[in-house]
Amino acid sequence: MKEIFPKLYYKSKELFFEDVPLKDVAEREGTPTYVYSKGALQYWFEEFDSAFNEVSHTTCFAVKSNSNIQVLKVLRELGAGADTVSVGEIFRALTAGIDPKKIVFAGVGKREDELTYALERGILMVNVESEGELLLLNKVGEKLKRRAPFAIRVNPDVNPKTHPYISTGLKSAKFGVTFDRALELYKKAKELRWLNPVGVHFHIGSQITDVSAFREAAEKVAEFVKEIRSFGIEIEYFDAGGGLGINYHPDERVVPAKELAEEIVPIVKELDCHLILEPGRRIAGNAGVLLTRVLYVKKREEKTFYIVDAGMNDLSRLALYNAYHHILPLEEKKEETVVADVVGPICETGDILAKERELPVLKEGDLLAILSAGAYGFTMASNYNSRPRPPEVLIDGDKFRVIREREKLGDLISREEVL
Ligand SMILES: Cc1ncc(COP(=O)(O)O)c(C=O)c1O
Ligand SMILES: N[C@@H](CCCC[NH3+])C(=O)O
Repeated sequence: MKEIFPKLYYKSKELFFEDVPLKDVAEREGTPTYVYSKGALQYWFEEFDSAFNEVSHTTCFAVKSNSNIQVLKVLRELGAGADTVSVGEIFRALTAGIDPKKIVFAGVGKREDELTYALERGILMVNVESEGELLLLNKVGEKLKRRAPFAIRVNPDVNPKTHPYISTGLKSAKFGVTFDRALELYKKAKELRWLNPVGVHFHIGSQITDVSAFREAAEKVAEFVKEIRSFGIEIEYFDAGGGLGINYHPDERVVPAKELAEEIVPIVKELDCHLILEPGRRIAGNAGVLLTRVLYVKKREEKTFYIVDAGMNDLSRLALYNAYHHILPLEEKKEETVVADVVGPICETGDILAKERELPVLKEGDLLAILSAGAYGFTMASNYNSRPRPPEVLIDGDKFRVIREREKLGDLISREEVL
């Protein structure tokens, strides 16, 4: 047995997720298909959550990374809450049975109807990102005759050293407000009857593998909490956001969640706050793969193209961030390799799943797994080129089931005026 990631391994030359050969899934459900492993979700959730056991905390899974209801249910059963950024995500989290008191709601552009929905459902807190939003939240509270629990999202201005498109905690980013502004907002909120300050929030970015940035941010925010407490503003929840990175290559080091905990836990202990964490990618990323089939092998002079049936509409991270996703054949191949581009069927030159990658020699019909696709995979899939989105499958031990059906052609036009 050759382990690639927890629960993902080769046995007798076949790639397994838990006890299921992935070939069986591809043959029964077709390709492209997203496949998640319950065991891997549990593994990653527990690795993360248990690292913070020293303090009272809630791990609010970032629904944007994987919003499938059955995935959310698996995590709920382990005690997860939800970090949400839209009414749609709150709806999904509630549908999965997640306790509203474990739901936080972030986002720079919340509409009034979204704040109303959140407040009516009794979520834990709204993570407010601007003065305008704070005033609107007060208005919504007044309408509903409910004090709105909120945190201000502060922007601690630290560099998480990740991809610029997913750095959120720098002053230049649209997210949150500066400490000075946040102080003014908490003071202002004291005068507004329908607001209830319960927490402080920050989130510095995603796919972070240098945990020192978390400490830098947490220390700054802790100082800020002390400052606002001196004005009589009581803060119970210290929401440190998500962002812990994963290894996209099997040989890359996995940063243990414990290392993150070592940076944050002492700070939270001193403040005597309840810690909220919002990991997404860390829990779902390596708990999912995207299965695809080689449609054609095209050779042009020196270049080999493997044309597969998954494209940038199914997995957009590669085109968006030039991201690396490891690709493995479902049936282990001989040693012989070739340098090839793996490309999808979309009419865009950027529809590349792997660029100049050393891969085994493949033939038409071969099945592949694109790894680390459990987070920001299906949730960012689209119908571009009028392609129905792939199904989602959940493996549990030696069984698997479809937890979201493959879209049908009719789904593509079901909301349009036809004829
Ligand atoms: C506010 C907030 N919380 C949590 C997350 C989850 O991030 P990640 O999947 O990197 O843990 C994000 C996305 O970056 C976010 O914007
Ligand atoms: N979608 C991004 C992460 C964005 C994080 C959301 N705040 C990715 O795939 O890496």
